[in-house]
Amino acid sequence: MSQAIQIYDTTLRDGTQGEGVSFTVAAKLRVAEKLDQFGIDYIEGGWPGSNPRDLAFFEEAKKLKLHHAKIAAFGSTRRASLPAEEDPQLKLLLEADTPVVTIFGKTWLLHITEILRTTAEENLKMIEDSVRFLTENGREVIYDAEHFFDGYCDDPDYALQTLEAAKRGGAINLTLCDTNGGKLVSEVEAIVGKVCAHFPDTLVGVHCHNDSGLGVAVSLAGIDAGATLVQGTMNGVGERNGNANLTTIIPNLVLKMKREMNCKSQLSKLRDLSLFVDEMANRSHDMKAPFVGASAFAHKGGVHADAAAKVKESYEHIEPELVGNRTRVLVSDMSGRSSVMMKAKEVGVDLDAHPDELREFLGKLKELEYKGYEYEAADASFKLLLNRYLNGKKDDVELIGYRVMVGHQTAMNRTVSEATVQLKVGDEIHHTVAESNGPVGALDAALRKAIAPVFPEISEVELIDFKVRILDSQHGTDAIIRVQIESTDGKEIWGTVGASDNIIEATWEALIDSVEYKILLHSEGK
Ligand SMILES: CC(=O)SCCNC(=O)CCNC(=O)[C@H](O)C(C)(C)COP(=O)(O)OP(=O)(O)OC[C@H]1O[C@@H](n2cnc3c(N)ncnc32)[C@H](O)[C@@H]1OP(=O)(O)O
Ligand SMILES: CC(=O)C(=O)O
Repeated sequence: MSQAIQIYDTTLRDGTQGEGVSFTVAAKLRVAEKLDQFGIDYIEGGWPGSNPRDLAFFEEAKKLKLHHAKIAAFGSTRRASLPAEEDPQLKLLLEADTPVVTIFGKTWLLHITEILRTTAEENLKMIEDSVRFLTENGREVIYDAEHFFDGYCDDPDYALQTLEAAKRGGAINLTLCDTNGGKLVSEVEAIVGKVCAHFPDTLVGVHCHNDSGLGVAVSLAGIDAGATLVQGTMNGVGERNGNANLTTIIPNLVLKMKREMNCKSQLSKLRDLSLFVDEMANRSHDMKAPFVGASAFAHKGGVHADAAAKVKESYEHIEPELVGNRTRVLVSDMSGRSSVMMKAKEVGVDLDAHPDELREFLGKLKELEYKGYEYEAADASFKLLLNRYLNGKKDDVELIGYRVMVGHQTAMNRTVSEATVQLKVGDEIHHTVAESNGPVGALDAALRKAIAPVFPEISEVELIDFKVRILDSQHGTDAIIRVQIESTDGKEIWGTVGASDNIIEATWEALIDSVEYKILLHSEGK
C-alpha cells in the first residue's frame, strides 16, 4: 500500500510573498486554526527573521491549541563564513519556539557563486551546519532545496551532495523545490524518481511554483514518482504566479490518485476553507478555481445542463458535494428548456404545471438577453420573470413615475441628487422625495420611503453591490446599459438586473426587482 501523503501549507509564508496578499497577525492565527481543523499536517507560519509581524505571529501561535498540525518557522541556512550558533537568523528560528523549522539552502551553482558569492564547498558546510544546529536544539528540520530541479539539470552530482549534507545534519525531510516554476511534468517526475532511489530511507517532498501554469501538475508528478510530502498554498497564492494550489492538489490526490492523508475526512469542507482564506486575505474568491470555485460545476450551455440533469457525471468530473461545492445552472441565451426547468426548480418555481408555455418562455428569455438583460447572476429577477410570465403574478408596486435631478453646489463643494417617485401600492398612491449624494442613492431612498409604510420588511434590505456595464454596438447605435445589483436582508443575498439605453431607467428596473423580491421572500415566510 502506498504511503500517506503529508500536506505542508505555506500560505502564511510563501503565500504572503504574492502580490497583494497580506494577513494581519490575527488573520494569520485564525487561518492557522482553520488549517489545523481541516487536518493539514504542517503550517508554515512565516519567517521570524523577516519582520515584526511574523515574530508576533510565532509569539501568539504558542498559545494556539492545535489538534494535529505542527507549526513550522521558515528561514535560510547560515551566512557564509559565520558559525551557525552565531547566525542571527538561525537564533531567531530557535526563538520562534516551533516544533518544526524549515530552512532553505542552495542547490544551483549559479546561485552559490553569483548570489551567495561563496564556494560550492562552503555551501555544503552551510547546509549541514545549519541543519545540525537546529536538530541539536531539538527541532524537527525540513530541508527545502531551493532551485533543486534547475540545479540538478546543471550538475546532478552536486545537487545530490547538497541533499546528503542536509541529511547528515539530521533533516527528516528533503523537499525539492521548483523555485522558478519553470520545469515540465516529465522533468520533475524523472528527477524526483532519481532522488527517491538515491535516498530510499529518507522522506522526500516537493515544493513547486506555477510560473509555467504547471504548479499542480508537477506536484502531482512528484508524488507519483515517490515524494510523500507536498508543499503549497491555499488558493495558489504566492510569489509571482503563485505556489502550487493545495485546493486543487488535495482533491486530486484523494479522489483521483486515491492517496491517503490526514485531511481526507475533511474534504467536504475544502470550499469553505478556500473561501475563508481569501476572506482573511481580503481577496475576492476565484470563481474559476478548479473544484472549489463557484463556476466549477456551473452549467451554462443548454446541452450540458440537459445532459447533467439526466446523468450528473455526463458533465461533472466528480460529485461537487465531495469538496463542499454544488451544481449550478446558469440561464442565458445559451439555455435550453432543461436549463430553465432546473433553474426554476432551484429558485422554487414549479414548471411541471406549464409544459406548453416553457418553449415560449425560453424565447422571451433569449429576447430579453439580446436586449441586454443578463440573468446568469440575477436569480431574483429570473424568479420574478417566471412568476410574471407563467403565473401572471402582478407586481406589488406599480410605478406611476419618477424624476431624478442631479445638481452641483459650488459654494458648498458638493454634488447633490434628488429623486421623486410616485407609486401605486395596493389602492394607495404614494408620492415621496429623497436626497442623496448620487442619483442611485436618491432613487433608492425615495422608493423605500414610498413603500415602507405598507411593506416594512423593506427596511431590512441593503444594497451591497452595484455594477454598470455599457454593452457594445450589437444592440444598435444606442449603447445599452446593464445594471446589476446585489442586495441582502442579512439572511439571503440576491441579484437583480435592469437594461436600458438610460442608466437611471436600468437602475430603476434593478432596484424595483430587488424590492419586489424582498416582498416575495417575506410573503413566503423567509
Ligand atoms: C525561494 C524563497 O521563497 S526563499 C524566501 C524568500 N522570502 C523572502 O525573502 C522574504 C523575507 N525576506 C526578508 O525579510 C529579507 O530579505 C531578510 C531579512 C531575510 C534578509 O534581509 P537582508 O539581510 O537585508 O538581505 P537582502 O534581502 O538584501 O539579501 C538577501 C541576503 O540573503 C542571502 N541569502 C540568500 N539565500 C541564502 C541562503 N540560502 N543561505 C544564506 N544566505 C542566503 C543573500 O546572499 C543576501 O545576502 P548578501 O547581500 O550578503 O549576499
Ligand atoms: C523554498 C521556497 O520557497 C522555494 O524554493 O520556492
